[in-house]
Amino acid sequence: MESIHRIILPSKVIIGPGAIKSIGEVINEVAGRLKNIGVVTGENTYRIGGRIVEEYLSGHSKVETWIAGDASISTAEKISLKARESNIGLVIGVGGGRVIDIAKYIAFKNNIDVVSVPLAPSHDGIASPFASLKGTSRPTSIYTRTPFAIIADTDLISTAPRRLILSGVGDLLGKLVAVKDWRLAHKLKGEYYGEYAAQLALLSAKHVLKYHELIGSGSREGLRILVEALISSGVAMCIAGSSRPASGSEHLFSHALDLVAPGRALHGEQVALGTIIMLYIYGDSRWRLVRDVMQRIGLPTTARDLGFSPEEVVKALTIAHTIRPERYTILGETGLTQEAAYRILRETGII
Ligand SMILES: NC(=O)C1=CN([C@@H]2O[C@H](COP(=O)(O)OP(=O)(O)OC[C@H]3O[C@@H](n4cnc5c(N)ncnc54)[C@H](OP(=O)(O)O)[C@@H]3O)[C@@H](O)[C@H]2O)C=CC1
Ligand SMILES: O=C(CO)COP(=O)(O)O
Ligand SMILES: [Zn+2]
Repeated sequence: MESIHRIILPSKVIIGPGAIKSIGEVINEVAGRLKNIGVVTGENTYRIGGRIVEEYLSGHSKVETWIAGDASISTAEKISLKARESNIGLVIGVGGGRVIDIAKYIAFKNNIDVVSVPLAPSHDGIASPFASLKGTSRPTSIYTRTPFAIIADTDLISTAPRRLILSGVGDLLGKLVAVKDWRLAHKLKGEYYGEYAAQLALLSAKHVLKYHELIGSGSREGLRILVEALISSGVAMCIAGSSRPASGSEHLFSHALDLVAPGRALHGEQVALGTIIMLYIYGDSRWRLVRDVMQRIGLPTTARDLGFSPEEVVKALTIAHTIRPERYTILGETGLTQEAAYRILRETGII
């Protein structure tokens, strides 16, 4: 069903080597009146970028830094409360997807702006207005705040381990399935479907398929292509007003793996595995192409390579449809039987 929503896009995207130096300029634009700034970062990413941001801001405002250890709603709530107590007027997320999601949530809860400073090209939450947070039982995707600005310093991002770069490719490959699921839900359930947002998300997947060698080579040109595609996929979510163009059954499978065996593999790695599975279920022959590309660049294509047992992936596949029942996908309302899951995983070479 069509509904009214506001499309709020990032106002400014500063991308390239040394982009971090623009942080002062961006902060002034958000509001020269600002007093207190909150920086959300991670244990590793503090050393890589959080500290640099602190230094750039030190003469500017009062800065408070928080380390987000996980992507749970309770962590996000705790930091939100601290931000309120400290009268924070702007929050900056400096790190991977988890940290940026927490920053977006804090901005939403405190009705303030958020600036996204990605340090890894591992996810398409860089520009999206959503925060994927872990609840008590199931993960939720919460509409929070579109980052006012994105500062993507390719010098900093290029220091990310290769695994995080490949993970970004994996997250984008998932759009091949997400868009199919979205169309299916439109046809079968009358759900709103936006062709433009769908095409934009698809473009990011096609783009990484086309440029996988360049990205896989670890070149700066490849990195730039990947970061731009990740930002663009986030814009598709802004336009759609939901994560639909970017998240379908392949993401449900990844979320299910997070429940069955938390912390074992990266988000984009799991999504890529889910993409092979769901394309196969659709009878879409591109499952082989996706698997080949993954193998060529070094993205794991088996459960074992990602550290999962066959039982764990089977379990995840059979519960995936229960993760977000309101989001109709190829898995349907009843999901897969254990026998079907085993068969599919064997036929795709995943187990
Ligand atoms: N809201 C949205 O639209 C979207 C949200 N997501 C969410 O994003 C998360 C996945 O993001 P992802 O980045 O893969 O995972 P994380 O943010 O968990 O980062 C993974 C690890 O990489 C480390 N790291 C990040 N950057 C660097 C770097 N430059 N050098 C060294 N280490 C680094 C992190 O360190 P540290 O400990 O410092 O954090 C962390 O240990 C998931 O929670 C997923 O649900 C994904 C896609 C879209
Ligand atoms: O990871 C995402 C898009 O890549 C966001 O997805 P969810 O809405 O499933 O949390
Ligand atoms: Zn994702």
